[in-house]
Amino acid sequence: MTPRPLDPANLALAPKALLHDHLDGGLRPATVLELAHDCGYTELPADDQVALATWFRDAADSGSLERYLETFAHTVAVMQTASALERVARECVEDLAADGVVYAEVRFAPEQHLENGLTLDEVVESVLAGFAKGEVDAAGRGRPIVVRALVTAMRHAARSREIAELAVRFRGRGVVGFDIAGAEAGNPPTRHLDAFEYMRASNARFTIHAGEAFGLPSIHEALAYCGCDRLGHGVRVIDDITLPPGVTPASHSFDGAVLGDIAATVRDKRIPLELCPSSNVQTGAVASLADHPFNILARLRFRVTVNTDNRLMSDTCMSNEFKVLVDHFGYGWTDLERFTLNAMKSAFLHFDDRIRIIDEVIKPGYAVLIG
Ligand SMILES: O=c1[nH]cnc2c1ncn2[C@H]1C[C@H](O)[C@@H](CO)O1
Ligand SMILES: [Zn+2]
Repeated sequence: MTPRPLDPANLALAPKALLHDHLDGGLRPATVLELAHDCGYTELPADDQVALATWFRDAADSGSLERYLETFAHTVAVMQTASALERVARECVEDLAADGVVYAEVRFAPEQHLENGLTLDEVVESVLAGFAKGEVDAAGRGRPIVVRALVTAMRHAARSREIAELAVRFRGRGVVGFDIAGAEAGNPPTRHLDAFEYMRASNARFTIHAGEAFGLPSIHEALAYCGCDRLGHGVRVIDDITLPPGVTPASHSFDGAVLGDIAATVRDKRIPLELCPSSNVQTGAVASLADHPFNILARLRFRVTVNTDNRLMSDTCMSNEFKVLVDHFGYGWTDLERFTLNAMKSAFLHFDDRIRIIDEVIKPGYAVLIG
């Protein structure tokens, strides 16, 4: 048997698990335009789909997380009603399923969707209703997918404890965890310690955006003080690794690399890294895709996962993130399967549900591709 070619059609067929995707960063350009029209939002920077898609990608391609985040003003503005939220959530599931994603955790910040009078609970209910419809539609199209929500608090704001309580209130109804996002510099994870303590005391799971726009101190706080289950990005953990002489980011071996205490803890505890290659370049977390430490971390056996972050802003999808990694680092199907298993093992879904997807969907799917 020979392996199937690693071409776009087969990459789209490969079962994929996605842990880090923002609902307000994944709208279809056409939907942004229609929702803006419906709600009378007149600030969009372009008025046709192609120009709008280009604007988002170019504006996000800023080299700065703060400027990258400014682009969300336009998507959040058109996501202020129950019907808009439900539609965006449903389309998100459809788009992920069409791309071969079989499990996804999609995050959003309910506190950003209250401008027209929705309550926090109504925001979550609307999104969950959209996810449920999307799952039914996708199954009907022969692309079954399981989608769960992560509820995010904005790290510059002061509602994280309330949002953590919201996440726990909706546990078992489609929300599987909690996160903080937004500008990292100046807003360290320990500002939100009470929220994380509440999550831990509730036996609930959380990830923290850390080590993206700020380095090791942020990762250290997220792990040592907050006790996060996963790291959102965590890409700057590379700053705590001394590489042997003569290697490049695309080398096949990093034997002799020396890990500092933070990097060693991340690896020893199997803390999943939610790496988002394209987004990391846009925000300036890494200089270029060729310089991305994904391959170093993968070959040093960190628990790396592949993610989209914001499909609209990065003009990407899971298949494309896989392709980028294949092109730069020469991965084959068994590598892509390993990254997918890493993600599925790290999901906030219950253990038996994770095992079912691994055994019934992911392993058989890659067996066909590996040949
Ligand atoms: O990569 C990111 N880092 C920090 N914050 C982010 C990133 N991508 C999106 N966000 C913010 C902007 C969104 O409005 C918010 C909730 O999804 O999360
Ligand atoms: Zn993110």
